[in-house]
Amino acid sequence: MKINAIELRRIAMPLRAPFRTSFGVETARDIVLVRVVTPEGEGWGECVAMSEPLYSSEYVDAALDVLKRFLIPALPEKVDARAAKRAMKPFKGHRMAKAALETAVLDAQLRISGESFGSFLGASRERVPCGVSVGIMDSIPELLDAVGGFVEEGYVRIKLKIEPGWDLAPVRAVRERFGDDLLLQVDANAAYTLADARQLAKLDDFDLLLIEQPLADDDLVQHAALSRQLKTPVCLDESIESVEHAAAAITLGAASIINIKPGRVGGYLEAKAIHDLCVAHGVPVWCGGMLETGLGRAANVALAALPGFVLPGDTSASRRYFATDITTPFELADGHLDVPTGPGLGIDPIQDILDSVTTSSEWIKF
Ligand SMILES: O=C(O)CCC(=O)N[C@@H](C(=O)O)c1ccccc1
Repeated sequence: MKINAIELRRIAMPLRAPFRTSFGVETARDIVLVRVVTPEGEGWGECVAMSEPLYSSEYVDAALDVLKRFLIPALPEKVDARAAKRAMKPFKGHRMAKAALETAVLDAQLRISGESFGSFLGASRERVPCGVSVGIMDSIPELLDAVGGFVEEGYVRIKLKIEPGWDLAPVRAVRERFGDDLLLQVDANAAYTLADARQLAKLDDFDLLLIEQPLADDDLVQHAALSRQLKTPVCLDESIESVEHAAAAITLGAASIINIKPGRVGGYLEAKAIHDLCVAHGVPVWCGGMLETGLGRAANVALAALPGFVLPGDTSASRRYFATDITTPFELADGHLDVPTGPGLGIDPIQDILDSVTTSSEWIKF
């Protein structure tokens, strides 16, 4: 496939409500979209980096810079997703930027060949069960209202963000209000240390599906030590940036479940490789989220339909975060989202909505 031009479009998407995690509060998403234009069609990729390097070392301005100066110029004349991944490999890090470019190339090539993302990746289901991520709140009553609303909407799993001082009480309150059958897990975003092991072990009383990334974002060894002190399965997110990291985590016993986020690991090809490794080792995986628009959401829902994704992911409906999505909104039906079946992502940005949220656009001609 030959590329004619690439657009780097930056958009500002206000969130319906502030989203608080252990590392900060999001009120809007500042997103870079990559559009690859070829003679036979075009493709889209969404960069999941945040405005500031708080979730990981990546951030939007750096993603734009590395795409313009290094990643896009490295693409070969004739390109497909695998060739793009190979061409970007010499550059260290910047996995979210790489993922956005690789995905835009993949989307273009699949729209041209007529194959859906799900089919290309090996999806085995037509719809996926959806979990929802609930931020840290100012009070327990406010949390219970929010969880009640999501249970009402039909979400099949609740994930609570936790941090020191907001962990046992919110989990206990949700269990007491919604019972033991509710699928419930927690996400610490690296807010604890091994010294907190006894406090974290108190969560074992609440029959949680998992505790996600309790310790440092680049750690495997301490998570292995912590895993031996908890009954609740440890799941890793930030620590897993590649299939090699996933293999090391499994070997060390650092995680018994892995959250796969295509942006965090450099794209959907790497995400599929991690899925295949985990299936081979009997390690359950689920699809994480980064508050994506319908474009990134479409790709995530397709990924979440692969056989090894046996736990509900953070693949919520568009309305979880956005009053107006830049695509036809993903809407929950009986706690599930349908996997798009059209070529490529199977969904397109709605041009006037996209234009209304665009804060900058830059074209690179080939
Ligand atoms: O539903 C979603 O897309 C968000 C899921 C979620 O909680 N994402 C978390 C995370 O740490 O996994 C996050 C939030 C904000 C920024 C980065 C990551």
